[in-house]
Amino acid sequence: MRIAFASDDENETTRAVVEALAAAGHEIVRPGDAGNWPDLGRFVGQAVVDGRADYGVVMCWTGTGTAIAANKVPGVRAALAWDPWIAKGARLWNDANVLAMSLKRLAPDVAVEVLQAFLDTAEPDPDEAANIAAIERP
Ligand SMILES: O=C(CO)[C@H](O)[C@H](O)COP(=O)(O)O
Repeated sequence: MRIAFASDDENETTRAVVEALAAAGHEIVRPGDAGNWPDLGRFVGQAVVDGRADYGVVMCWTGTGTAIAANKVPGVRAALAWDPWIAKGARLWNDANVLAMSLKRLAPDVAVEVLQAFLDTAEPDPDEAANIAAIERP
């Protein structure tokens, strides 16, 4: 798959996520220039909505700022996740199309497990279709 990825800082955790994406054979879509977390979140959200990426992954110290910025792009459903169950639920019950993670609070192996749970959950629960559609209402 094509995965848009941006992080406003780099450490062992962000490197582990990028390495896991590459090792799984995903094409990684990255912003050309480094930017602040609002621009990076927006970049990833826009890449998903434009169809340049199938899913997005955003990281910042908390994960919250890039998630909020990505969610400002109409059509983005960015979810902050800190364990695999939350990430799987975000796909199943929210049809999240952007995963947000804290680069400060997740150990590298945990971040990779969260990423894999997110990407391995292909289809949302059909029972949630009405709720997911309702998110788009202004
Ligand atoms: O977690 C974040 C936003 O939610 C940022 O990573 C954190 O605030 C640091 O940003 P900056 O370097 O621009 O001060």
